[in-house]
Amino acid sequence: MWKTPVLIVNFKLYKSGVGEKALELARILDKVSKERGVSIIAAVNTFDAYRIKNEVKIPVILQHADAVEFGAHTGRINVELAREYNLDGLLINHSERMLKISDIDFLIQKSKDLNMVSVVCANNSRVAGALAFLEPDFIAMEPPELIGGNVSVSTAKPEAIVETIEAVKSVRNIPVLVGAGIKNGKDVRKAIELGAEGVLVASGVVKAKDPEMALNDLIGGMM
Ligand SMILES: O=C[C@H](O)COP(=O)(O)O
Repeated sequence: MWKTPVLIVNFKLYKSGVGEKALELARILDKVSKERGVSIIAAVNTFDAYRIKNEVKIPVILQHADAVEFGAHTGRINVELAREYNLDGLLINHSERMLKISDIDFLIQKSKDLNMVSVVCANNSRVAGALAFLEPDFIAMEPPELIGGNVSVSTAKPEAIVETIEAVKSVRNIPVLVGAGIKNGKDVRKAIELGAEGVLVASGVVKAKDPEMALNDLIGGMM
């Protein structure tokens, strides 16, 4: 399991987060993680995952996997295959790739069986509390309307962070991450002060002119 606080960078399908650019970005994450002694995790697309995993030391996770076993499934990817390629874990149920509850349960349990880390996303505190019963390794709460914007969850919805932590911890002691609109160290610090054990960030790093500078700024809020 990763040392908290953690910074997960979701490369999404941004042009600056795929192919050669993804590898370049993953190397920057790796360098900054080593220099600053902070847990940084790369959440990458399936095409790039294997190559990136072989080039960096930081954990590399998939942005999504399907709740299927090996077999007659076309255009799908399962947790076992991610394990065979030495990936470290999965994002599950991101707002941009929502799943039904039985699939979320399947993916969490399969990750446990294969010693992979599960990071399950929730769009609000109630869903986060409900998902805690499924015992993922991390729960990441992100209000969908703030994703990709310039106003962070820490600024716009501090109460949602507090409510999420209360809802999750009343069920089980699972670390809570928050995300959406987080762009700088101030946003991160506020989230951590409210009780979050890390953040999930995408555009603030992946679309930044200088991702290394952006990462260092974000990390400043974790110290
Ligand atoms: O997975 C990451 C989140 O959806 C946050 O995205 P964002 O940092 O661009 O708001």
